[in-house]
Amino acid sequence: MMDVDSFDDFQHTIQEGRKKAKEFNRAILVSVVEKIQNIDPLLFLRKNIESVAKETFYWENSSGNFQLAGVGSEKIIRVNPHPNRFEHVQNQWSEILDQAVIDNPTNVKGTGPLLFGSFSFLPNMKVENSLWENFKSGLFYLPKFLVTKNDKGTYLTTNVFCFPDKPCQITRLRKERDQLFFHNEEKLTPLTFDQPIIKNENDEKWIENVGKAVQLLKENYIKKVVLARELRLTFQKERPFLYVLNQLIKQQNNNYIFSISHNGDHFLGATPERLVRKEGNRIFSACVAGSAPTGKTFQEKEEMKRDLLQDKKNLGEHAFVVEMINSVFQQYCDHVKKLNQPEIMENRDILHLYTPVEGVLSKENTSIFEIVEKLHPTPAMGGVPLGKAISLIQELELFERGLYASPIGWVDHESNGEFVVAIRSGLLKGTEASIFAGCGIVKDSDPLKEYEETNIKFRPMLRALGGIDVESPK
Ligand SMILES: C=C(O[C@H]1C=CC=C(C(=O)O)[C@@H]1O)C(=O)O
Repeated sequence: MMDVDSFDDFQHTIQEGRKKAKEFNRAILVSVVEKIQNIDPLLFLRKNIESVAKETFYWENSSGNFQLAGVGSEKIIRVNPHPNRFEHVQNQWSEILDQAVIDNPTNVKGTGPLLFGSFSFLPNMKVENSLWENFKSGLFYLPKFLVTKNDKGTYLTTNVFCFPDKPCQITRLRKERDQLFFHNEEKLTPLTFDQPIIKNENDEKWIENVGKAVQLLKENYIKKVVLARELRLTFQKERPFLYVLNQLIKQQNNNYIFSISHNGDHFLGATPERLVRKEGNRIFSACVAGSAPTGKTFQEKEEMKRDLLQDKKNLGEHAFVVEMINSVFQQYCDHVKKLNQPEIMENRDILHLYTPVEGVLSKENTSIFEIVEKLHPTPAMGGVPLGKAISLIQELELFERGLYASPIGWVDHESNGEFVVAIRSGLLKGTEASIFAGCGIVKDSDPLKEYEETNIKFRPMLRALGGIDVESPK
């Protein structure tokens, strides 16, 4: 419960917001941050998803030492379906922050006003009667309540708008805030489920289409294209999304875990691929492309790693990504640091070629959205040249990408933030789930092998949904 002193501070900050709202005759954001007892952000979501709001998000970085959990939306920014969508979100964010009253004694990144959300893969999506009718071209939340957890502690941010002509319901807000933490010691109960029915009737057509792409690659029409598949799962009983999210957290170490929920649909995943992290004037990206299965024994694994590091086809696929990300960094940074040779990134089901890139921004106030715009989609998601690759994706893929392979992430009020690429992901919609996986096609690609590679890339979501290696309830 909030003590009397901190409540007085809270009240005082909100009154300041109200005064400003009257003075400027517009809505003013008030954001209050407090350090709280350590709690599990996932339990925080679970407790409040019913009582506060179904609008939630979750984020965990790949080291597992930074989490965000948001409930409720004080503001939703809908991404517009136009090419200027990145700038549009940035402008709305700047407008929200303009004159905001921020009481943040912690100075911890990822606390205070923060926007979390996703752009769709392409701006111009078909949304009517589509899988993505709820998310449309993407959306961003300014949460009402945000829990931020790092190595040093746990923090709660409360965001509220004050209006010139309406009193702010401080007492109600206080009550809501105090109720957030009741029963937070509860554990997520393990559940038993039916095996999903998996629909994959498009597989042969997909393999045929990869063959068509290989033909075009051989004719030098294009250098690389990334083609993806959807797998549709049906359950007898709806899979609770927090259970699936918890499975991903437990099963996918070294990956970013993300989820965003809207109107009862949940988009979530465990991705190895950072698009960009911004901390002050430094930016970091990761080129992740080129894959091989992991071996079963230690020796097998070592052999697979050695082979992948020398495999010409995979090195070629990877090089396109490095070239593109490096050129964006050269454009925005004074100093760029990157390895000359890729390393191996090892995940539970798959190995990747991996080249980290970092740089110091020439202009510190560069918006993270501008960098996201320049980087998305990298040749790990689109292809080379991009225009032709996008046309081929639209022609040869058998589903609408929506938020799959799109930039998803957060930005705080000091312009720190991080976006990843939403792969190894799925959309939960009632008793159905759609999961997605793609792979880079180059002229030496074998369609059947690429098909096998997508099957491996489905495994993280499939396992979390109980489609393979179902964990016995503990
Ligand atoms: C498009 C996906 O993976 C990309 C990321 C890493 C490696 C890739 C590859 O080796 O083909 C893909 O470019 C996916 O997992 O859905």
